[in-house]
Amino acid sequence: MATQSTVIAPSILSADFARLGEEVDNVIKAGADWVHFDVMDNHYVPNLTIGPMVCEALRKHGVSAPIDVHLMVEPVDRIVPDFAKAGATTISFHPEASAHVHRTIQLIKSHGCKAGLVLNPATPIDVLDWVLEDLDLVLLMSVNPGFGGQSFIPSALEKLRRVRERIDRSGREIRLEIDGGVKADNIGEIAAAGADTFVAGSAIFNAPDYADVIGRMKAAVDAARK
Ligand SMILES: O=C(CO)[C@@H](O)[C@H](O)COP(=O)(O)O
Repeated sequence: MATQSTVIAPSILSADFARLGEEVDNVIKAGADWVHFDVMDNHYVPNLTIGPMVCEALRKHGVSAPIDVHLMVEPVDRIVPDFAKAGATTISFHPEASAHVHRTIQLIKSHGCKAGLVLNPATPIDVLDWVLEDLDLVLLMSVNPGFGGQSFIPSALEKLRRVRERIDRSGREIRLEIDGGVKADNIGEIAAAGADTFVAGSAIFNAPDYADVIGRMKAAVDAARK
């Protein structure tokens, strides 16, 4: 089972973009560990969001928490240096969007960032063959990428168990992140299936009290990981 610390990473896709700096300050103050930064290009996914300039603006605003960039863009490589320069901590990408997955992982690391690979709900886990040990993070999507507020796809639990087993077998410190439909009332079973890093957008930003919902999420994860 995971030995990595628990990370709650609010997805700013569900934040009020007109007050983004303040929203990020508020979730960090409320106990969030990372900022999850969803980048969509209206090509790889049918939505359009934010780019490196916004990441840089958050750093200039004073955000010092790790920024977890999830690239839903194709192609991947040409935007990697811009995000590294803008202050990204981790950069994750989809294997379907890169012609050379191993090369993209090395590119991310050569720019001083941690590298993650993202698996869509229908992407088989054997895409991790030959690259798992190069990764800092595996992100399993529990919704199809593109939008916040969707329901958790239950088959992600079995996928988490299988990837957890592979990570544990590798003996490496690789984070196992889950993204999509994560709520205070299902995060316990998601943690029990092996996730240590939890992205939640609507469950946090639509709640009236960020500290309350993040606190309940952490308590449920702690109970499940005991
Ligand atoms: O990457 C994505 C969607 O593509 C996610 O990060 C969502 O933004 C998560 O939102 P919720 O399902 O938690 O509302």
